[in-house]
Amino acid sequence: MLVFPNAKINIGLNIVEKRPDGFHNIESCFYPVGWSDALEITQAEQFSFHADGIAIPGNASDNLCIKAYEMLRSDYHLPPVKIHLLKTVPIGAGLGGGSADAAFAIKALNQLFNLNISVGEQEEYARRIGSDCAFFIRNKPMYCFGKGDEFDAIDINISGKWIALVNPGIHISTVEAYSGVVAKRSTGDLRTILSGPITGWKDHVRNDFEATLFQKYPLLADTKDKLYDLGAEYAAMSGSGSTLFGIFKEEQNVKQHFPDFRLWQGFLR
Ligand SMILES: C[C@](O)(CO)[C@H](O)COP(=O)(O)OP(=O)(O)OC[C@H]1O[C@@H](n2ccc(N)nc2=O)[C@H](O)[C@@H]1O
Ligand SMILES: Nc1ncnc2c1ncn2[C@@H]1O[C@H](COP(=O)(O)OP(=O)(O)OP(=O)(O)O)[C@@H](O)[C@H]1O
Repeated sequence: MLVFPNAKINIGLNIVEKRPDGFHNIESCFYPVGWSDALEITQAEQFSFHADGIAIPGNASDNLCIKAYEMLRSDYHLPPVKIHLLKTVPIGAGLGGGSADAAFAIKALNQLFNLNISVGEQEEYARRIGSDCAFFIRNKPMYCFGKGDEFDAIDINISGKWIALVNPGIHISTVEAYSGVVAKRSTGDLRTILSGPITGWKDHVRNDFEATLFQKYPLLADTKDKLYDLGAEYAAMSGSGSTLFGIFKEEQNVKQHFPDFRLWQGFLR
């Protein structure tokens, strides 16, 4: 079975409170975008994992796809599988790439072996892997709260817009990013703001990671400014960075300004 784990962006990210378990409660709109890895899982004589494309730091045996397989295998009789991952979504980039791979592995294994795991249960498994992971089970624009793994519907419509993603090539670990922020209660309701016109977002929809990370990596602030200069109706950093995104009314010629970018219209299911 071949699946294409896609990235997400965070449109707004309020870090509202530090939790007793060391994590943070956040409020964010998670939005799927079309930059994707490719993940193939097939039944095999013996288990194997192979990754191509962008190098993934750490041991191959710690890959989140393997974690997803082992987790399901502890509850279900799964045969050995061959897993092949083609990695193209940047790592440490605020795009949730590793989480998407794990969530899509859960969905693929469920389908491949007719495990009949409900969507809610798949989300439960995904939560055990990471805070971002559960979102990719439904993979639809959502208002996310708690650790980022609890969901509510959101009324957001940017389906006719163009989303440009710019990855400046800086690797930012999620732990590093959270360690630099001081949580604070949000002043307005993100859902209400995002349901309004995009022209009202610039001054009210913030990403709380930006202040510290923009100071540490000025290139990130410059890139965001450039997206606005190019005519973005809204621009921000996604998640814990380092990817910036701009939402444009019309397709822009961002290519000549940024060496590495992706551009989509709307979101891909
Ligand atoms: C920044 C975001 O990408 C926004 O969507 C996510 O909050 C990060 O989610 P993630 O990469 O799945 O993170 P996890 O693997 O669950 O956690 C990695 C580390 O990030 C910190 N962490 C993560 C999520 C959260 N709500 N609060 C945190 O403080 C914790 O130090 C944790 O040990
Ligand atoms: N399939 C995978 N893809 C990417 N990283 C993986 C994968 N499996 C395990 N990892 C580990 O996760 C680490 C990346 O985690 P991190 O949360 O910083 O980045 P990410 O998964 O790309 O998500 P984000 O976009 O939220 O930063 C890597 O350094 C790597 O060791």
